[in-house]
Formats: sequence, C-alpha cells, structure tokens
Amino acid sequence: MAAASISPDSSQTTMEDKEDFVTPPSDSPPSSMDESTDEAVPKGCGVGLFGYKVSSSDLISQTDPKLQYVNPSSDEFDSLVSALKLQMEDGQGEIIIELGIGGGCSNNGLSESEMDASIATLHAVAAACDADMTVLRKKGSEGCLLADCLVRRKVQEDDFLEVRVAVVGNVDAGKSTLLGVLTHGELDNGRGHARQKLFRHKHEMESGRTSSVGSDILGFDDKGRIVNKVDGHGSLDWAHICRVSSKVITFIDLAGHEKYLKTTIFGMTGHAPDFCMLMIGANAGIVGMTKEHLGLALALAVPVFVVVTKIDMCPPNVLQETMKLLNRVLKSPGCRKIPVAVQTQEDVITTATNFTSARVCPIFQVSNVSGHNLELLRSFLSLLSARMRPREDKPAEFQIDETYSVPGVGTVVSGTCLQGTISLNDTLLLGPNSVGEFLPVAIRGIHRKRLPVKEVRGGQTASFALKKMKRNQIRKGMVMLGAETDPVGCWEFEAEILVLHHPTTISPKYQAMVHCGSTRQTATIITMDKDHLRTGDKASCLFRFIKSPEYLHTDSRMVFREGRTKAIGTITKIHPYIPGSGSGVSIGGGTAHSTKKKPSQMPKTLSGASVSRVKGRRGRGRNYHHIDKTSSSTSASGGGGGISLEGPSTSDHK
Ligand SMILES: Nc1nc2c(ncn2[C@@H]2O[C@H](COP(=O)(O)OP(=O)(O)OP(=O)(O)O)[C@@H](O)[C@H]2O)c(=O)[nH]1
Repeated sequence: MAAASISPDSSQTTMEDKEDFVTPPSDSPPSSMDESTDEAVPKGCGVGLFGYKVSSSDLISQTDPKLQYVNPSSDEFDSLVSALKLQMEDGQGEIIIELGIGGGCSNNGLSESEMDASIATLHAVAAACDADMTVLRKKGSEGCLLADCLVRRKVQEDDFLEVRVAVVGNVDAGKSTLLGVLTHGELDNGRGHARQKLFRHKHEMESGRTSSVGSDILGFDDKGRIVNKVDGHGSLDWAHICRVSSKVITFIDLAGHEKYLKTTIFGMTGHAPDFCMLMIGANAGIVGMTKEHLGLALALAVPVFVVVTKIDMCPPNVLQETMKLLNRVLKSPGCRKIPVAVQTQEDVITTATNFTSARVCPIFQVSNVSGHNLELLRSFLSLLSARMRPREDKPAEFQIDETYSVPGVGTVVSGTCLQGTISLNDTLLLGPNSVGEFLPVAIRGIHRKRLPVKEVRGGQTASFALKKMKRNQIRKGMVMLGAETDPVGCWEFEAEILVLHHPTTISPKYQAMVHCGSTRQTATIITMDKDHLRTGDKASCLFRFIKSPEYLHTDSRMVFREGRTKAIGTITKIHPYIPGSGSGVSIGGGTAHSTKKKPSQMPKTLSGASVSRVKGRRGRGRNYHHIDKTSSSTSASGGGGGISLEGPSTSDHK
C-alpha cells in the first residue's frame, strides 16, 4: 500500500501555479510524459485500463506485420480471425486495433490505398468474429497513415459488457444533474430540472440532495451510440436498454454531503466500481468533501477522472483558479497523478486508448445547461473497459450489498459477482451467518439491471431471488459461494494500516467501522505492533468484529473509520473461525454481551443501548413493491460528522 500522504494535499506541492495541464500530443501515450510512471508500455500494445488496445503487429507475426491486413491470403485471413477472437476475449468483448504499426517505429505507416484495404479487411475479420468495427481516428501524414479502430462484439441476447463508475464530489457539484442529462438526454435548466428524474426518496426531491446509493445506466450499442430513450412518462426502460446494448455503464450515484459519507464509502467499497468520476463545481472549486472522496478513490486504488461542471456560469478567472488548484492537488505527493485536459475528440481517443497507468487523470470541463463538452465525455465513457476480469474458471463468489423482500417473489439479494459463473437453479453456500455457518441456498431467479437472465459471470452485478430463505437470515456483507468450496468466516483478521487522521491517539480496544468490499461492521483493535497510533503512523493490527463473523480475503483493501478518524489498510491475515470450535462465539458474542455487563471497559461509542437497538431494527423488514427496486437504490444511512452520530453497533444496519 502506498505509504505516507495518501490524502491529497495541495499545500505539499512544489509545482508552480503556472504549470498547465498536460494536453496529450496525439501520438504519444501519456505514460511517456512522466518518467516516473509505473508502467512503461510500448505504444499501441497491451491492456489499457480504459480500453483494450493492440497494434495490428500483435495479431500475427510475419515479416512486415503492418501489411498483414492489406491483402491477406485465405489462410492468413483465418489466422487474423483466430487471433482477433482471442484478443477480444482478453478485452472482454472489445478491442482497439491500431492499423499501420510495423515491426519498429521507423517502419510505421501505410499508404492511402493500403490503409483502405486494411480497413476493409478488418471489417471482414470483425464480422467473422461476430463483431462490428468502427474507425475511431486516422492519423499520420500522406503515405504514412495509422488508424485506431474499435472492434466491439455485436449485441448478444441477454448479454452486455458492464462498467461501473462511482460518481463522487461535494454537495451541489452537479452529480445527479450530469447523470440525469447523460441518461435522459435532456439538458438541465440550472435549477435542478435534470436531477428530479433520479431522486429516489421524497426527502431528496424536497431538499435536492442525494442521500442514498443510486444506480443509473447508460447503454451503448456496438458502434458506440447511446441507446437510452425515455418513454412517454419520462422514465427509462432498463430491460430494453440492456437488451439493445453492447456495453452498459452503471453510474453509482453517491451522496456529496458529509453526513452521508458512510453511505458513500460503502458505495465505493461495496459496489466494486471500475472507475471513479470525481465532480467539481467550477465556481465552488475544491471544497468540502472533494479531497475526502479523491483520497478514498486513491486508498481503494480506483482510477479517477475528473469532471468540472457549471462552466457556463463560471467567470473565466475563477475557472482558471479552480483548474490550477486541481492541477496542484492531483500532482501533489499524496496523489501523484498526471492531469490530462481533454479538449478534443483526438484527446478522448488518445487518453482512452493509451491509459495503461492508473496515474493518468483525464479532466473534462462541461456544462449541464449548455451541453458544452458533454459529447467528449460520452465518447470517453463509451471507450471505458471494465477492470475486473470474469475469472470464469474459478468457483463462484457473489458479495451481497442489499437485501429485499419482494411481494410475490420472496427474498431477493443484490450485489456483485466477483468471480466464476452463477446460473439459474444453482445451489450456492450463503454465509457466514451469526455463528459462522454457510448454508445452502438455491437460485430461483436472476436479474441483471432488471433484465431477466439465465446466468451471471465475474464482474457483473445482479439480483437473485432465493428459494426458501428469509430476508432476516441475510445481511449485507454476506457472500454466496460455489457449492464446491469449503468456506470459513472470521471474527479476527490482521491488517497493515495507515492512520490518515485521528485527533489524539489510537490504542488497543479502539473501535471503528471496517469497510472492506460489501463488509461493513464495527471492529475492535485487539493488539497492534505499536503502543499508540497518531495521524501518519503505520502499524500492523489485529482486529476483531464485534457482532458476527465475516468472509474476507487477504490483500483486500479496507477503510477503518469513525467520525473524523480515518485509516486505510490492507488485510494481511485471516484467522479462520470454524463454527462449533467455540473460540469465535466467545470472542465475538462475548464482546457484545460483555458490552452490556461492563460498559466502563468499552470505548465511549459502544453502549448497551446501541446493541439492543440493532436487535430491534434487524427484524424490521422493508418491503419493496417491485423487483425493479432491487438494483436501483440503497437507502441512506447517516454517517459523517461527529462520533456521537455513529454508534458502532447501529451503523451497520439501516
Ligand atoms: N448553470 C449550471 N447549473 C448546474 C450545472 N450542473 C448542475 N447545476 C445545478 O446545480 C444544482 C446542484 O446540482 P445537483 O446535481 O443536485 O448536485 P449534486 O452534486 O448531485 O448534489 P448532492 O446530491 O447534494 O450531492 C442544481 O440546481 C443544478 O440545476 C451546470 O453545468 N450549469
């Protein structure tokens, strides 16, 4: 884990204010702009975070690879088809091919007629792979042409690529508005018109403030065109969008207000975003939760791109100031990003196709009212590729981030399939329950974004209707695993942590909320390899959950937070708990009971009252009237502010 100042700090920077944003030269990858960039990848080759890209020379090797698409024999054509199929599999159904790349830099470029012939061949090769091909751009000079071509699998019935983007930023940055504009295709009026379509709760309509984790989708067809269409009532038919899309971007719309920070952290950890879209109001600049959200994305290693909104109402000098400060924050030692201003379609393709380093941070300046630069953002989104690999050969693993009781359907859980494949009627192991057991459960229905499907794979989000399972037997953070596995939960785990902020010192017995994937539970520090921890300190700690065992993996990132105390870390060791062995029950259950008996021994925030409140709230089922609700919203939980707002026991239940 990156040490020291993970929290971006503009004050630490040594960069000159006048230093401008990097505008990508069309032919050089951003990685070459900074020598310290982690991954130096040869141009035109390899897996990009934002688009899987290969040069034509990677597909089959021959004496002059740049000519292989010009006039291939039938055997060569077959080899190109086989190679493209393999590459598309690696790229999860899409790939960007660079035509005209030779064996070495001096050998790059095709004549106009060679380029025309290559494009025609690539069309035919893509068609043979059941894919569509679109020329994104041609570049180079006469007689020395290169072209970037997007090859994307054609729409398959009930299948589409899925990319999740967490949308964060301070209150009023324009998050809900931008999502309303992108997904509903209608500009905003500057007075909250566009966001009205997205609010899920009456209090959100009234206050204009997002309080929950919401999902909104934007579908693209195989040519990269948006397929979202609103019906006569101004709503979107998700199932239709998914049916006609090759790729669906799911926006995880998170609250900007500090009092909902806990829900926002859960959105970032539990919903497994591929990318983070950090939004900044041009007028307001980097204020409030902006740095907090950026720090969270950095801590969780989620690549970030920035959208600066409201440029229609921002005086040029204020916009310039905001951009300068943003530049400084992104380049600061805590961030170490390379800001890249995206101003043209060329920039979009260059940034999207050359991203091989999570250090590059594209920046868009848009207006939701005039629509300025929104087209660039749409093109960029259409080129994003999921970071999570499906790992279909592994046993199934599904993390639950919400549970529902749907009339006529029964218990429904939603979440993310992290690996393997889950099919209709499969029996999985659900757990760990409060005593650490994993119980068999059968899948009786599957929805992906409200579209009924027969199976889901690693990297996809879904909702499952479960056979013979009561909702109160399930909690968020539980997992469903392939029946061939022999899973164990844990009460205790070890982690290396870095304290980002604490007002005084942290000692053993300190309690705070652990966020790791969709696990969200208060844990106590049992031991640590230092006497006390202060802001900036690193330590190896042994944690113990206070309420029930959880299913964790080593090397997972975690956030440890209570009020203004923040620490981040990586899990290094799991102490497996075998049900019936006694140790876990007495450890975990004992903590909860001993809380009531000996409150003086516990930290201030844990009280008998809060423990009993959890019990009272647990049985209170929320009914949803339609299965559609399953993937569209997660209700709010207050989370920021002072410690008094966050009783540790109550806070992992809504
Ligand atoms: N002029 C102008 N107004 C905008 C723009 N984007 C958003 N707004 C307005 O800014 C206000 C706040 O926008 P929201 O979308 O609610 O902001 P938010 O970031 O979602 O806020 P929270 O949900 O509270 O986190 C609304 O009145 C919008 O109409 C823009 O590009 N230009």
